[in-house]
Order: sequence, then C-alpha cells, then structure tokens
Amino acid sequence: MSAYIINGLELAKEKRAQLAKEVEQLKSEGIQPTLAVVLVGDHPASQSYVKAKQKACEEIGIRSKLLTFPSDITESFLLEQIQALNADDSIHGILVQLPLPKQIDELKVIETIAPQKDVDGFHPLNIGRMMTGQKTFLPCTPYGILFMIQSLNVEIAGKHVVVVGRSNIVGKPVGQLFLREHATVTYCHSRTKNLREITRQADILIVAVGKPNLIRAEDVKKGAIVIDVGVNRLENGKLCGDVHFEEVKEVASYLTPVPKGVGPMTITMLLHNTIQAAREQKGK
Ligand SMILES: Nc1nc2c(c(=O)[nH]1)N[C@@H](CN(C=O)c1ccc(C(=O)N[C@@H](CCC(=O)O)C(=O)O)cc1)CN2
Repeated sequence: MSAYIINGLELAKEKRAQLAKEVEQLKSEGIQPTLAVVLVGDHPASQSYVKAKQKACEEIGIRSKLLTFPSDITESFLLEQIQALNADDSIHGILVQLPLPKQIDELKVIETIAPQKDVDGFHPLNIGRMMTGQKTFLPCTPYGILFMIQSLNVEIAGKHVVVVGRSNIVGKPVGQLFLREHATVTYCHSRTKNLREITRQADILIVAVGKPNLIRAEDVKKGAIVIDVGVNRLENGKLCGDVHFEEVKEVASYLTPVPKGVGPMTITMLLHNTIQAAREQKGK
C-alpha cells in the first residue's frame, strides 16, 4: 500500500486559523504582535522566504517590519541594527534570514538578538533551554516537524528516530526535540559509515542534507514515517526533496512531499513563536 502523504499546506492552514484567533485576542487587549524581519543581500531564495513570512504575518494580523541591507554591510553595522531592535518595545520578535554574507559571523549575530525576541529559537540560551526541557522558543523547522508527527497521533516514545544531517537549524535541534519526547535518536552525517544500515532501522526518518533524492526505497524500513526537509532546486527549475518521493512512497507509511510538506510548517511555527513572544513581553 502506498504511504499517506502528509499535507503540510493543509496542516499549516488549520494551525494559522487558530493563531489568527490568538492574534485577535491579543489585539483586543491592546497588544499588536510585531515581527522585525532582517534581510541582508539579494539571495533569491532568502528574498522569497522573507516575502512568504511577511505575507503569512499579514494574513493572521501580525505586523511585520522589513529591514533590508546590501550584501556588503559590515558585521558591526548589522549588530547595531539588531541592538536597536532589541531596545524597541514595539518589536516582539526578531528574525535574521540566513544565510548571511561571508564577512558576517552568523553566530555573533544570533547571540546579539535578545533571547526573549529570538523567535527563530537559534540563540544558544534558547537552544540550551530546549535541551534541558524548559519552556522556550523552539526552532521553527524542527518544531514544525514535531507538530506534524504529533498531528498523526502516533506514539513517539520508544521509537527509533534517525536524523540524516547535523545543521544547527534543523538536524541537531530536531534530534533533541524528539529526545525530549522519549524517542531513541541516532544522528547520521556525511562521515557516517554504512548510512543505509542505519536509516533502515528508523521508525521515523528525518532527512535534512540538501542532496536531491539521496534516500531511496532500499534505505527505508517498511512502514516508517519519512520526513523530507530538503528543498533542492533542479536545473529544470523544479523543486525536489532529499527523498526519492516516487520510490519511498511505496515503502513508507507516512511521507512528506516537497514542496508543500515541511516548508509551510516552518513559517507557521514562526508565527506561533512571534505570538508567544508578544504575549510574554506583555506579561500575558
Ligand atoms: N532565520 C532563518 N533562516 C532560515 C531558516 C529559518 O528557519 N530561519 N530556514 C531556511 C529557509 N526557510 C525559512 O527561512 C524556509 C524554507 C522553505 C520554506 C518553504 O515553504 N518551502 C516551500 C517551497 C518554497 C519554494 O517554492 O521555493 C515548500 O517546501 O513547500 C519556507 C521557509 C533557511 N534559512
């Protein structure tokens, strides 16, 4: 039997409808949730993600303020801009779109964002809080993946979750989130030996490496849940994931498509975090 295809767009729509109500409630209490979006340079994918984030904010009543800077700005100038946003009480969340140009140290930038406004959940303090099970902003893509799997009503505790990829944005934190849910977590990466032997053990396989069609049918255990985080643009202009969709759908029990899988959930969880930031900063 073919896998159930998880419709990220539909799930995002349902969640956003609920978030819109929360924004309405905050507004009725005199709070206008506001997100500052910082875009450096003219990376086409970043421009389109930022546009999608602003549109999503607008649709549910969150105000967004876009700050764009040319790719040759200095690190110290960018840090000053972030400090100004930290000090501005009308801004509840700050998001710096990644990647940043080479001359700018991403970690320095992330560490400059006030932890209470870090709606991406990338600040080391927030990462530490996540790892120690405290309430904090959870990184948006990992949070979206967890939300998706929880929506399937499948048991996570005791399951073997295999994460392929170890980026700071997705791979590392997603494993930690599933560990918090009592899964057994294995990380794989470019130096992992016998990758297939490990991916075939996964009850839940999460792939976030940016390699088109890396995971084939033979790499997946029958009945596994497969989450494809890859967004790869092919030469023909089409998008494709890290998982060979046509093959793996014949083996998996659940599978996310690309596009319209994990991507829309990333933006939805950013909206969730921005509302949480506004609420917490107003002591609600
Ligand atoms: N500050 C951040 N930078 C980056 C993050 C992040 O969470 N915070 N993640 C990625 C990019 N990203 C969000 O910023 C992102 C990627 C993909 C999608 C998405 O909806 N993808 C669509 C397809 C889009 C297309 O047509 O190109 C989909 O999968 O359906 C949303 C957000 C790196 N930077």
